[in-house]
Amino acid sequence: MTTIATLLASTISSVWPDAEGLPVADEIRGLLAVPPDPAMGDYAFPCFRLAKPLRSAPPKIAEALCAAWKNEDTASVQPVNGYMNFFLNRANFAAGIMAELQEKKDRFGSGEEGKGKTVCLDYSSINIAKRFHIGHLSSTMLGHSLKRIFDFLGYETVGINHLGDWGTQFGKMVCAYKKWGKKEDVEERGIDAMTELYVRFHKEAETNPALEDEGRAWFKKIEDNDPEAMEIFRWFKEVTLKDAARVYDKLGVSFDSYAGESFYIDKTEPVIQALRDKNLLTESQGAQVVDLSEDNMPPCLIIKSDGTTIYATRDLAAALYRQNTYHFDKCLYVVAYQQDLHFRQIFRVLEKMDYPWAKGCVHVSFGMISFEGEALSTRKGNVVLLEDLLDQAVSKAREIIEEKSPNLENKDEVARQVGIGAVVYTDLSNNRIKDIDFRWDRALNFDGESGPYVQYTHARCCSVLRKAPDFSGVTPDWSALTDDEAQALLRLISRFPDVIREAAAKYEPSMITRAVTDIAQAYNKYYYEHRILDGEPAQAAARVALTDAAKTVIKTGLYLIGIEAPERM
Ligand SMILES: NC(=[NH2+])NCCC[C@H](N)C(=O)O
Repeated sequence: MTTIATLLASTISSVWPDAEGLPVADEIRGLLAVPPDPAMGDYAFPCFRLAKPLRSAPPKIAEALCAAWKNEDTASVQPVNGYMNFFLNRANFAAGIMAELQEKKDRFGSGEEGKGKTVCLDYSSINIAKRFHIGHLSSTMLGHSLKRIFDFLGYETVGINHLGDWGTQFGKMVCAYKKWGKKEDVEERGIDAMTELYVRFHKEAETNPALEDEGRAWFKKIEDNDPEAMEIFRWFKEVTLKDAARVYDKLGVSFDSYAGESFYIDKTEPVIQALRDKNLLTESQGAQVVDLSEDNMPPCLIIKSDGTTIYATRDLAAALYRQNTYHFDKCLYVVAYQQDLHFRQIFRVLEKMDYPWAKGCVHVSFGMISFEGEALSTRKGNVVLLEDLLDQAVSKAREIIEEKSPNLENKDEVARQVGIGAVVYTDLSNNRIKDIDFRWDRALNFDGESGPYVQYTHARCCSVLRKAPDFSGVTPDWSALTDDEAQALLRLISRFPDVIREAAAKYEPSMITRAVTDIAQAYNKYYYEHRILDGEPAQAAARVALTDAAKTVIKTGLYLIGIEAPERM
């Protein structure tokens, strides 16, 4: 498609060298369509876009372009009703893609366009003393996937877990621990014990209001770096992170930095000073705010009337720190859409501060996950804990594998890959802004659009390749790949590099999920219609090479969305 777009762009400019406002290759690539009826060609270019700049009728333009088209090695062309229809030279098309794949292998689709540019990704960003629940999954996996995608395109990436580790609630928790807590209990039950202390604090505070003051006093001690308070607080943090590490391990996710809110406490002063210097701070009921009424937003609170900073102040400090430390071109905040206003305010304040890099800050927002039709809310008590969900997925996958492949060697390992893959696939299968309803039967359906289905196709390719004889001395006959099924598969593979770039541009890993699913389906169709290993060696070699190509691209695609690809299932 890229080749056709480039050739067409040069054909257009050779026919009308002086015309202005004509589309360039990039736009042409977007305009090229796949006709619903294959008899109309493999691709069609609608000439309507050229009508205005050329002041001519589309059918005439199509005719002129077809007459000027030279590259019959790539495709022959035909003008039909204002469309320029392309009929690929199928064998050449296959040869071209296969050559590229054999050269690039698992780097097929990668690029250098990000060289010298840095992308910071703020994702997962969990809160201390709270359990990892399923709602955190999207942030974690979207961020992890985007990081891999940008890495693949040559960017420098920095993964940041912006921990929620600051706030008066931690004073209350320390206070409750001092009153009622037991060291062994927290050590043993971790976050559950901390949560119970917190709940008890609030219960008792209802009848004993003085408790609130005590909680505040403990927070003040944390702020003042009091050794006892800090030791308990740090320990709570450690326990939480140890818990989270188990989940991150299961998901295969890691971070370059855990600098969270508390890291910025001593870095808010320069931001406040800068806001003051730029005359952006105004007083409102004793608090300091940045007025955003011109932007139709409520004011951004910077300093509360009691003199303390808030979440937003720390986010401003974090943005500055990240720019000064990493010199990012983009800073992505992978956070649920509920924080939409917060980020619009922060980004606007940074713009008002005249930081040119502010426009590189992006809120990558996403919808909610519900579970078997039920919304997840902490209050109703039906929080599905991510770790339980992952463990259940693995044991369910284990059962299915036991039934389907009783003789498989490393069943536990494969069950882990498949179970986790099923959950991750579900999370990254729709546009991120759409809400997700997680259903077991869908996530683990080996025949539907699912992680296991794509993984199974990968394992199928591997199995074909294991059975194939050694074709290393054989020159493949690419004319064996001119049938409709092979061509459909090749076309999807040829689009894969574009899909990765689109996914990066839109911060939308689901486009890659879609692409690997389509490729898996196309391969399976091919597999059922053709006998891959039979017949002439040169032809079999071509079909085996296509299988290898499908395997490679599926594996890369799965990797980019954070899913492993077992070789046997
Ligand atoms: N820089 C940021 N504000 N990142 C997102 C933090 C998310 C926050 N800890 C939460 O769980 O809601």
